[in-house]
Amino acid sequence: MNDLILRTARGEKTERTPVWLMRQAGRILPEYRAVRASVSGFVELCQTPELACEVTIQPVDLLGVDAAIIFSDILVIPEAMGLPYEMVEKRGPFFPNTIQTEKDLGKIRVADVQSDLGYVLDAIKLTKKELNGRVPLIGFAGAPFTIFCYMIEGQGSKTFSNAKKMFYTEPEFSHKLLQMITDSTIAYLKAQIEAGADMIQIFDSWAGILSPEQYEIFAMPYINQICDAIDEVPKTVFAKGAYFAREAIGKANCNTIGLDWNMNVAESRKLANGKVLQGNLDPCALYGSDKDIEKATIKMLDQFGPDHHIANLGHGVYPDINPEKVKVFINTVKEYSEKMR
Ligand SMILES: Cc1c2[nH]c(c1CCC(=O)O)Cc1[nH]c(c(CCC(=O)O)c1C)Cc1[nH]c(c(CCC(=O)O)c1C)Cc1[nH]c(c(C)c1CCC(=O)O)C2
Repeated sequence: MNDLILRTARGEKTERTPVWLMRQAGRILPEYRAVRASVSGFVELCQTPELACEVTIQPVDLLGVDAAIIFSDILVIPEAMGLPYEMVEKRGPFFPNTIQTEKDLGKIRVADVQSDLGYVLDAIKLTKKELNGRVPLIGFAGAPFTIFCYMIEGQGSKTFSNAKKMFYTEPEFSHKLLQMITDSTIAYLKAQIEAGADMIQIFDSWAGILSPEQYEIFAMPYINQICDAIDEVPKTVFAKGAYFAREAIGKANCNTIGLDWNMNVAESRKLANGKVLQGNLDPCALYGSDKDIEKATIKMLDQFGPDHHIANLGHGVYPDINPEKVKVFINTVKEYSEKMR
């Protein structure tokens, strides 16, 4: 078994740097689009374990990454709590019902993972069987703050100001909802691990819109609850844009800190408390020539050094990136990081 990423996440020295890409399953591969076109929509694809398994494994076969990430979405948690969503072509997620007041909390529940999210657990079990030890499988969930954003706002937003507003106007209600999301997420991640996930990542995609003070009050305590509740496998916390939270995440009970491309590597090392770092090439670098991608990747690897690093982009790969460019990134990490040792 290629367990490079697990050994690196546990802090061990390895023969080369492991590499995978956030959002590697789906988006960029024509093979994904073919499977996607065979079903009525994104939600159906997520809920069909055989197909979710197939698109999870595609990037392992086609790109040569060192880990698979289960094909699903962070939005399955609000759905399991009682807010169904649709994925609108070219626009993104849309929730017909949202949470606006304390009274609305009566309409949702803490997710019953086995009955409401059994399809993800089945997809994980099937994928583990099909991977047959080739690479580890990453499970994931959204961080409570990012899920809160979608449950209040009901769709994507540049500012998520309706969600953020609640922290100023309804702090008690906000904490109640955040706690319900956290309880659902802990049960969900534990079930993913039981089903076979070898490591987990928490995506706080909208972390960067909060002030440092708000992050401390409304985001970090819930991330800490999740990290403290899970001890079975290595944990990564990726708080996009939250450069101010690196020190707090460095103190959290997790193994790896995800960095976006705005975060300075040397500075992050100082704040990381010895933890492993993941990242952080600008996803736009993959629009460049092969030569330029190689150069940028080598520069990134030199900044991180040979140990305590999981190579990745600084956010998810963009949908219109040519898979051949992704391979240049992956192959450069594999070849150069071996020479660095
Ligand atoms: C914020 C967020 C979401 N989903 C996710 C995040 C956190 C990561 C990040 O910040 O990018 C996480 C996610 N979503 C998806 C995965 C699968 C595994 C992977 O490849 O990493 C993962 C890990 C599949 C998906 N999730 C989605 C698609 C594309 C929809 C389709 O194929 O129809 C895929 C493959 C849709 C989605 N899902 C979401 C949005 C805003 C959208 C629409 C725009 C987009 O494509 O990103 C919510």
